[in-house]
Amino acid sequence: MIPSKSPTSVPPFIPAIVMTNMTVSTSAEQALRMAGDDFDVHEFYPVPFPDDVPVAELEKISLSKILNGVRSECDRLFKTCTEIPQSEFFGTRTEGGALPDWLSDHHDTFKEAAECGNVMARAILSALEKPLQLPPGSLLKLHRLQDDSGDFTRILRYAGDPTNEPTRPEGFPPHKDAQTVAILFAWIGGLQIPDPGIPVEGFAVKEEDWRWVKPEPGYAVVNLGDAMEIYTNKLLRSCIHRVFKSPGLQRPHDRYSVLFATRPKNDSLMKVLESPVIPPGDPTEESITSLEWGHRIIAAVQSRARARGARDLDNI
Ligand SMILES: O=C(O)CCC(=O)C(=O)O
Ligand SMILES: [Fe+2]
Repeated sequence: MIPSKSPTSVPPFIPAIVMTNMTVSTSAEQALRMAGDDFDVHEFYPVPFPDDVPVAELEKISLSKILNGVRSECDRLFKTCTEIPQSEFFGTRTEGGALPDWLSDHHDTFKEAAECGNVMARAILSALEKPLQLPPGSLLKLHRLQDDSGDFTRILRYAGDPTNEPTRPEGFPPHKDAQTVAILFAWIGGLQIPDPGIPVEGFAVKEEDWRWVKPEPGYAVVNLGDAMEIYTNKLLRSCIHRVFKSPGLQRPHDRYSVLFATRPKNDSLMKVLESPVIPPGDPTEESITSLEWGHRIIAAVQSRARARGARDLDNI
């Protein structure tokens, strides 16, 4: 949610704001470089990621190969989504939907960034249609840029901690993404996922089971969200992650991340898709629209936040 006033001085180099000229052939790496047009990319890497913390080994998938329809890469994407348990690595104007005054000069840039996010998300969804044995376009038609949906671009700033003392909260609590796909750019550490080998029940993960995700130049992290779990009746899983203060020497530095979130169009039904490889859904179960689904999730997040003692529910 965008606050109505700038909460802090906004640095001139927030990456999503300078993502111009992106084309369909753009890879995540080029996107990052483009984001660097107006500043030295190395500003994002003030201190190296420490080499003495437990990191998760993530599968690296080439977005440009997926955009070019390279079959082996699409198959690898599917394999990765299915084989790593409990982990995810991967309109119409509305009232109050406009950018706040302090950001309105950047309207076109935000719009372009949202288009880029949609191109990247659709490339991933399109690559998954075939191995899921869905009729071509099944996922794509639910995620068109022109349709009303809960898609958003989120820019997060996590304040650095110069004291090096454990603080509360340490970051963003464990959660799963209420989206179809979330594409995350970050430049210093903070994101954590449970050890891929550990079975996870609900949101309970033991402290020693969290693994860091090391940001790497040219890569975005792609999270499959809860909508994919619904569509595929859990054949593809969304998984829990959290954000902690940055590790090691990175801790004093502010951390920025940019998230492109893609959700199904508002009036589509959240139900298991029919395919020979997807376990059939329960026909007696009531399907709700994507819009209603989004509302229920926000209500649940707010009640969890209240239970944690949060009072400003616009900024959780
Ligand atoms: O900032 C990050 O690295 C992750 C943020 C996140 O998980 C989210 O916004 O859902
Ligand atoms: Fe998330």
